[in-house]
Amino acid sequence: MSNSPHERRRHLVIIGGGLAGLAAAEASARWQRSRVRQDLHWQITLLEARRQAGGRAGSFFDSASGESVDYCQHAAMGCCRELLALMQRSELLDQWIRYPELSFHHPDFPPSRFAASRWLPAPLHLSGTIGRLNYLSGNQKREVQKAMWRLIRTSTASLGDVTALQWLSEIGQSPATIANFWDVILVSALGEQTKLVSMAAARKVIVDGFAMSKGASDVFVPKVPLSQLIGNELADAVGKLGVTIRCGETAGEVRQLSHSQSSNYQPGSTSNAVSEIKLGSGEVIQADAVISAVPWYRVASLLAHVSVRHAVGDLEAIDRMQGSSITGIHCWFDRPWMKQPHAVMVGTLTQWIFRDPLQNDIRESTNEPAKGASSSKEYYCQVVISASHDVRGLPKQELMNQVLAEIHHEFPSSRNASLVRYRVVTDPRSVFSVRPGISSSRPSATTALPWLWLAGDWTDTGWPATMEGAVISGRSAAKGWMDSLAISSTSDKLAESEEPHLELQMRDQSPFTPEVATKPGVLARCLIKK
Ligand SMILES: Cc1cc2nc3c(=O)[nH]c(=O)nc-3n(C[C@H](O)[C@H](O)[C@H](O)COP(=O)(O)OP(=O)(O)OC[C@H]3O[C@@H](n4cnc5c(N)ncnc54)[C@H](O)[C@@H]3O)c2cc1C
Repeated sequence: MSNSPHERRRHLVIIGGGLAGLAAAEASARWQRSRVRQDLHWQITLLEARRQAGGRAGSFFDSASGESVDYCQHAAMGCCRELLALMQRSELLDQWIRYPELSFHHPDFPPSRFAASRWLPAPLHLSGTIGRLNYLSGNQKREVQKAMWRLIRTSTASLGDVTALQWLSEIGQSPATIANFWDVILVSALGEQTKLVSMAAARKVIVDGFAMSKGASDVFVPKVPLSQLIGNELADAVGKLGVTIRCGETAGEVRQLSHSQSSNYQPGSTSNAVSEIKLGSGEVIQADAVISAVPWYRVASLLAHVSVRHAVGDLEAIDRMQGSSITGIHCWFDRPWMKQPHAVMVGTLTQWIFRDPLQNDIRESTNEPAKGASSSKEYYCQVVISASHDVRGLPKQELMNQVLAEIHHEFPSSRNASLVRYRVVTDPRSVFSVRPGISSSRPSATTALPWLWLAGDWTDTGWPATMEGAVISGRSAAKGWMDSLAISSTSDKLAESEEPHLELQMRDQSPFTPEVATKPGVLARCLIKK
């Protein structure tokens, strides 16, 4: 299998430059660089159809301000370990701001602080968080406690066929508790309405997410636009590992070459390539291994060729996966009014408000523009509405008027600020809709072809559509490629030791202790404890 000087370099082609494709490229290149096998020097190419990598985690150019603005605010949580580890390995973790607390705002109550304890071990660190949500009545807090208790003792497998609304109603959660607590958490975390979303996915967020370890519920927000963080800086870091990133290259069909179709064919075992990919430009690329990292609604056309399509389970079922929309309302005001970096809104159309994370020049005591700020300066904030199916039908001005009225009610200081302009951005397929039974349509990274793997947030990662799910999927596909070369066991060890141990390096992260968490009611009781 050694490469003679005259032999063609073997070629891994990754199609799709979102987080899944970038994570696959990073892992493949890093494992290759560990040089367990001296003769392993594949060429790695990443093809991205758009002008910049990043996919859905991207930005648009706002010509009025001359700045890049994210299509929609992206936030991660402390439990997104693979994403944060990728950022750390790429020396980009300092481009995120970590917030250990949130504030919840209900129109009829003063704001409630949501912060896990910094001193108690997981899951006791969540002590008191629910108890401090002052807009929940005593009964509602007890209902939440009961549901938490049940959820911890219920296996994910037994929840796969039921919606969150069905399960919560069956166990006696009142409509008010569902609206005030469960909707708030689940809709923004899963991007789908409680009446549609799978309870198994909800359990993942609540139990694995919030309760997994100290710091798991902390929120991470990028300091810079996603086009800079992912499209430039992460892509550059991946490029420095030796990956060739070709943006503006749309892959057409992937097809298997006929000589490689014999049953005892080993990928990379001959100097002839296994497959070819025709690009939109007409160029044909030969590949010995391919990772598809395109969204679920592109995979059927990418893998439609007769030599390939049989290898990927039910392509039609993948194509039929439904999307769910998220709406970002980008607002520019003439003066700052929001002191806190973000707010979770309860009982309103507005679900989250994020201020420009670097706009820290607001004077504490007044609502005047900060010293030195020019009077023409605009102050940006973004309203996020997840699962925005209903909102999409509203005229934009009507939507903006309602959101502005909610902001004025909750933040009286905002009434002194004028809205200079706004822009509503909705992606109808922001995320796939995590409905009951969807897991049967989510394939693993492995396909029936020994040279083809799948990545993308929609593959079987166990996560809803998130940056974390995308990174996990990319790494699984890269691992499939590595395993196919029969080097996994040794290089895995090296790869692990190369990877920084996020838990040790991140403040206040102690590992989840399953024995404690699974003791009936322990988590539920600490969530409710005042
Ligand atoms: C509005 C919105 C808000 C979100 N908020 C959050 C959040 O707060 N937190 C969070 O964790 N997640 C959030 N997400 C989800 C997150 O963005 C996605 O889960 C993640 O970015 C998906 O990455 P991916 O690589 O799997 O897919 P994508 O990002 O879709 O990347 C796929 C790439 O493949 C490329 N491609 C497609 N076809 C071809 C082809 N034929 N040839 C070459 N390239 C091709 C596409 O151009 C794209 O760049 C949000 C998503 C949206 C849209």
